[in-house]
Amino acid sequence: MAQINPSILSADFARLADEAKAVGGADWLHVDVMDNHFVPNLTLGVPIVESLARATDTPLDCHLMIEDPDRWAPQYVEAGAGSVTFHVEAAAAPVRLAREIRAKGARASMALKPATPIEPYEDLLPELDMLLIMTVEPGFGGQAFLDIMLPKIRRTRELISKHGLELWLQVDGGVAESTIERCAEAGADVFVAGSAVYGAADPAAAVASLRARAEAATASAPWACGH
Ligand SMILES: O=C(CO)[C@@H](O)[C@H](O)COP(=O)(O)O
Ligand SMILES: [Fe+2]
Repeated sequence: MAQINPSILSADFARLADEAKAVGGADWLHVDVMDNHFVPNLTLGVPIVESLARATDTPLDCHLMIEDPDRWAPQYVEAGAGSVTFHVEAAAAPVRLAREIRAKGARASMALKPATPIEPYEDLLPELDMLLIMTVEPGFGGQAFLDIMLPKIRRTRELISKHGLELWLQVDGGVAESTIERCAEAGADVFVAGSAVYGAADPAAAVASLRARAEAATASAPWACGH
């Protein structure tokens, strides 16, 4: 089953509760936390996540683009996030951090920037509930999808199959009607979309349409046989 996670980075920050309701059919709401250090942009932090978690029934998928996630990620679980993603490039102790996120009751997820390979982290995969492959440089919404990430998505899907893991594979950045099928064919099953959802006249219809495209592409993908 393809999951569609609208990114509220492209929503109206003054109306976050309403913007969450506008995508009621979404699987998760993707919340981009940026600290102006790990990435050159600043968004929101723990208090807003806490308020948003109270304001919506849709679970929150927090993508932490911050330094020192070892210190901060557990606080996002306590704030009500159902899934917390840290960047491996920023984490001091990724295994310990993933275990702490899980122990606190959320799904643990690790993200790779475009230039970070998956291979060195093969042995970490069983510690995770989701792996996020960035398909743009993190920091901003509305960027063009990086096609050169498709082989990394394919290789990661092969590793997940090889180890028989129930790991979700998320893609984030430039995911839209024109790119989602290629991501699904390559092996992604969780799709973050910011501008393609909140830039649409009808965000809920955009979620449904992206889901239909992803599911059709997955159905004919070799990796998904018997999935
Ligand atoms: O993490 C990020 C950007 O760093 C994303 O979650 C963006 O918010 C995706 O926006 P679009 O590329 O879909 O417009
Ligand atoms: Fe994101």
